[in-house]
Parts: sequence; structure tokens; C-alpha cells
Amino acid sequence: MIKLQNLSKSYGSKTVLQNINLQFERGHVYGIVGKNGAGKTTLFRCIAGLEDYSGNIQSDKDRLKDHLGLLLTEPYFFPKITGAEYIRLLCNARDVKVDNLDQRNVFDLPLGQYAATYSTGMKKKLALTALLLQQNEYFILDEPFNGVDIQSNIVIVEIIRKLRELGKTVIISSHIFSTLSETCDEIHLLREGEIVRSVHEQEFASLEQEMKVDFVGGLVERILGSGQ
Ligand SMILES: Nc1ncnc2c1ncn2[C@@H]1O[C@H](COP(=O)(O)OP(=O)(O)OP(=O)(O)O)[C@@H](O)[C@H]1O
Repeated sequence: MIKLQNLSKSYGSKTVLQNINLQFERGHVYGIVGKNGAGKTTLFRCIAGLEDYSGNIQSDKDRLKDHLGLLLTEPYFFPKITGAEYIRLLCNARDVKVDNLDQRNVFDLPLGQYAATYSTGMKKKLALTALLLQQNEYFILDEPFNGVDIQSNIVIVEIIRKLRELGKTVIISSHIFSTLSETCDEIHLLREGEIVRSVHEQEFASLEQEMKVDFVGGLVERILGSGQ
């Protein structure tokens, strides 16, 4: 369980997150949606302990960040570190032994190659592989499907479903609604730093419709004209 109470975050005078109150339970998958700049990544960075904030973040583990894997939108790798070295480094940090890495390399990554030279999608898959092998309890995946090929997307959906079955807590963001409705138990809509709507599975279709009206409005006509 991760519980956020009145979580707020500002950069200088700019408020990015305002009084977020959310609870994430074990064995559940949560989606966070919102426009570019709504505050999703900032929220994830606060939960992962990478940003200071006001409010409270509680969990059922003593040190949340020792059990949490954060997949960043654009994972960074030091130069001159191979994929295999990166995985071992992360697993060593958690005291987890990885046997038979070749067999566990489900995305067929060139693990002997420097990670910094991987393509965008390969970097994301390497970072995800390492987080999974670390055996985290909580997973925060910031746009896990973005930039990743269709086959891997299908595998990632199945991995998320399996993590739920294993009782893990998973929080994901995506700009593709169908990937969230396929995987999540609950979706929270973030608008300008505030959670404005939280819906369960039965209401996903109505949320998508509302978002279309809210986000698209008359924008298509504005750029393409009304066609008359
Ligand atoms: N280090 C920073 N300093 C100042 N402002 C920041 C910083 N990081 C993020 N912001 C601002 O906080 C707001 C939220 O950014 P954030 O990256 O959390 O949005 P997001 O919902 O993840 O967007 P996207 O969908 O584009 O990834 C934006 O207005 C952004 O400019």
C-alpha cells in the first residue's frame, strides 16, 4: 500500500501538484492520465523520493524507495556500461542474485552492448527488465508503452497483469487510453496538478468519452477549418 495525503509540489512560485490524496493497494494496477504538463512525472518522482514535497507519503514498507522500481519516460544510462552490467548493478543494489540472465532476457536485448548506444525502445526495455529482476514490490511505470514495438507492448501488458496477480502494486501513465483500460483497475485523471476524477473499470468508457470532449473540443476545426 502507498498512501498519499495532501501531497503538494511547487517549483519556485509554480504549483505543480495540489493536495493529492490517493491510496494504491497491493494486487492492483492504477493508471494516471492527464495532458502534457499535468504533473504525472512530478507525482511519480515525488513518490519515488526524487523530489521534495509537502504532505505525506506512507507505505507498508519501512523505506518505500528500497522496494520501488521507477521506470522513467527516457531512462538514462552512464556511458561505457553494458546492458548486462546495468542489470547486475541494479540487482546488486537490492542484494538480488540473477541467475541465467540470457534466459531472463525476454526482450532479446544485446546485453553485451553499451546501454547508452541502445535505441529508445531498447533503453526502455532494459530499464524495465532490471526493475523486474530487482523483484520490487511497487512499480511506477511512466509511459511504459511509448516508443516500444508492438510485440513488446503485448509482452508488457501481460507482465503488468502478472504483477497484479503476484500482489504487486503498479502505477502507470500512458497517453494511449486503450493500454490503460486493458491493464488498470482504477484510473485517476490529473488536471493542472489536481486529481479531478477517479474511475473504476466499469466507467472507463465514459471517462474516455468525457476526455475526448474535454480535450478535443473544437480543436480539429480550429486547425483544419470547418470544411465549408
Ligand atoms: N525541474 C523542474 N523545474 C521547473 N518546472 C518543472 C520541473 N519539472 C517539471 N516542471 C513543470 O511541472 C509541470 C508538470 O510537469 P510533468 O513533467 O510532471 O508533467 P507530465 O504530466 O508528466 O507531462 P508529460 O505528459 O508531457 O510527460 C510542467 O509545467 C513542467 O514544466
